[in-house]
Amino acid sequence: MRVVITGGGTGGHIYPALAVARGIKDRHRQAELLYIGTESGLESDLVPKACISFSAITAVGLKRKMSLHNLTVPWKVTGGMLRAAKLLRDFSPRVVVGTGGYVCGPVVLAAALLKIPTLIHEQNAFPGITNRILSRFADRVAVTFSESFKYFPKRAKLKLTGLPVRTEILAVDREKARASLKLSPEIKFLLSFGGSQGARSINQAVPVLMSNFSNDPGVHILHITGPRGYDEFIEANKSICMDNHGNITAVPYLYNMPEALAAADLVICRAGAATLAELTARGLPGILIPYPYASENHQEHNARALVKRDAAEMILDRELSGEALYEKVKELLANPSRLNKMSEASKKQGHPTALEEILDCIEEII
Ligand SMILES: CC(=O)N[C@H]1[C@@H](OP(=O)(O)OP(=O)(O)OC[C@H]2O[C@@H](n3ccc(=O)[nH]c3=O)[C@H](O)[C@@H]2O)O[C@H](CO)[C@@H](O)[C@@H]1O
Repeated sequence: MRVVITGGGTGGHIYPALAVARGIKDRHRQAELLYIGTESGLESDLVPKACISFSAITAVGLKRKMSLHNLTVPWKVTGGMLRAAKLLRDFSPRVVVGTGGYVCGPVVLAAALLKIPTLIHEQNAFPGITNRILSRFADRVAVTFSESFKYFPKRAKLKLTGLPVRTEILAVDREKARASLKLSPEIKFLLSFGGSQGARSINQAVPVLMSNFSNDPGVHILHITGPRGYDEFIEANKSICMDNHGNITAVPYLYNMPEALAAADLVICRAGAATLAELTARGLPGILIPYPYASENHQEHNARALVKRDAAEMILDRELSGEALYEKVKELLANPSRLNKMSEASKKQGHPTALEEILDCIEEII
């Protein structure tokens, strides 16, 4: 079986595509995969590293403001489609899977014209422009949040599958994780981070939390600053003891996120789709601070989808302050039954079988 996968620009589109690619290979050992992306997107680096064949086309998107660039878009999209059509004819896949980002446009459109079955996956509660357009042509649209249904045309064949999370996220045992992090059972473990890059506004709010809990033996805080914010964070908060022996720790980046999530009692974070899929897969309550500049404010839509179901609380970035965050955390820690309810609601939103369901959809359309 030959499969073309496409999607790119940022990690948010590429990681689900790689998860699907790995899933296809696990199910069908003989499957041959071709990933179509752009040279300038992160996929040109990540895909060859995952040992998947990679071909590039040109793909561009419209700029939101009027610009000369927009006049060249139809020309470039047509060029991209012709190149995509040639790649598809040469490789002759049984199915094309797209996970969003500009590059998906020409590839999925060319596949639809060539009558090759297509599935697209949408990660956010407010779908990206490319997927909204492609949903008119795709044979199946797999979505992460039921909230996104209303943005797709009535005739789109929608299926709520969730977003595949790394297998390690579910595999780590909570007791083992807590033992490895030296957390006794009665300690409340707070994990805070701002997506893979970190978040300045969260870095500015968290120190108030740290100061207030610094001598509290019942609370442990692990804060991830993001690689670029670490030095500034440490410099600005010299007065807070953050050595490895105390209950407050800050690190630039956490490679073992699955262990930290397995051990956590409450998570403070942005509302990127992968982060929320990981939180809900583990049934973790969260205080969500959506990144306000994400395209079309999609992180706030993601956060609201969980808040609506009582699985999380939200503080808007513009309303975030150290005191507001501290008050929210204090209130939740003082109310274990509320935390338990949030945890149960979060678990209900999790899709531990997302990958299997997407693979089933792919087989159906073939
Ligand atoms: C800023 C932005 O526009 N982000 C978008 C991007 O998310 P992007 O993929 O950048 O961010 P997400 O929040 O979705 O994921 C962050 C990932 O990094 C991991 N992590 C983070 C910190 C750390 O120290 N270690 C670590 O492993 C998290 O566990 C998670 O798996 O694409 C997603 C899917 O379209 C969108 O929902 C996000 O809004």
